[in-house]
Amino acid sequence: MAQTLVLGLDDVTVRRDGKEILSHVTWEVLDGERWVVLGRNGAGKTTVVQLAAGRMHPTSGTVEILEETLGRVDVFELRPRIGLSSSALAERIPGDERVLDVVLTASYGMTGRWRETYDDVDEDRARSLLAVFGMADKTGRTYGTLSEGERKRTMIARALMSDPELLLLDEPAAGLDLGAREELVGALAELAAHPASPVLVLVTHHVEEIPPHFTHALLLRDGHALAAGPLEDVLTPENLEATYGMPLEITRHEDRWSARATGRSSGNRHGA
Ligand SMILES: Nc1ncnc2c1ncn2[C@@H]1O[C@H](COP(=O)(O)OP(=O)(O)OP(=O)(O)O)[C@@H](O)[C@H]1O
Repeated sequence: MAQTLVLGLDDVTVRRDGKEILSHVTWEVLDGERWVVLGRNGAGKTTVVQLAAGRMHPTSGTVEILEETLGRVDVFELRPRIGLSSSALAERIPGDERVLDVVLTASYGMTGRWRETYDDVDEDRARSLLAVFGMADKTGRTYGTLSEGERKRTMIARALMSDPELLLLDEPAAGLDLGAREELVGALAELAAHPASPVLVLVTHHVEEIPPHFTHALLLRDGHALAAGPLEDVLTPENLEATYGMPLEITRHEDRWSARATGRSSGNRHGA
């Protein structure tokens, strides 16, 4: 049976201040897939996520999300079908908001609890999502008192609250210590393994953060898609060297990846 296209970028270019921050990117994400997006600082990863979230329009080209075409769909109807967790959204959460409310308010696509009423069924869902991410005993705490790792896990529970068909996670492990990172990778692996989970797109800077059960990778460099496809085809030393501008070796141990410089200098890291 043919898989459904969940997200499609067709020859997408985004120009800002006269600069092409994405150049002719074509990328297809199908039902059931779990993608990582890799690329160095400024490569265009967040721009891709913003397009995929229906929060930015391309300068040219076509973006299809959940069988709707950006520009021809009411994005306010589309957005509840897409879960998004990013540092920009996290910064908008008031520090005095209760953790349970941070997740609950997502069903209304807003931050800050203000005079809405919620059904018990919503509250039960918010509590169980927080429990999945190890936050069951912190639902009454305020967001501002959480550690960075706890905030990240709360934000992913929030992104899942509307039962999205597509979940976009922009650098969820940034700033976490080793233990917190491993907890997050474990939680994302469980999510990725579950057949009922939404299609996942995870932006990261580190191949070590690719959770088990992720299936595909998109490599970006200077706004160009260098490679896209199954992890084992895409995560090659040649592709990583082209992406990061330095010679790298990559190893896979069971379901986890790691990369390091080989010591051979290509000299183009800062000159590209
Ligand atoms: N509104 C804008 N106006 C001008 N330039 C922009 C704008 N938004 C993004 N850019 C530039 O586009 C490029 C891509 O940005 P983007 O945030 O998508 O990269 P990224 O791969 O997510 O980077 P990082 O890993 O550092 O978060 C960067 O050079 C950035 O400065």
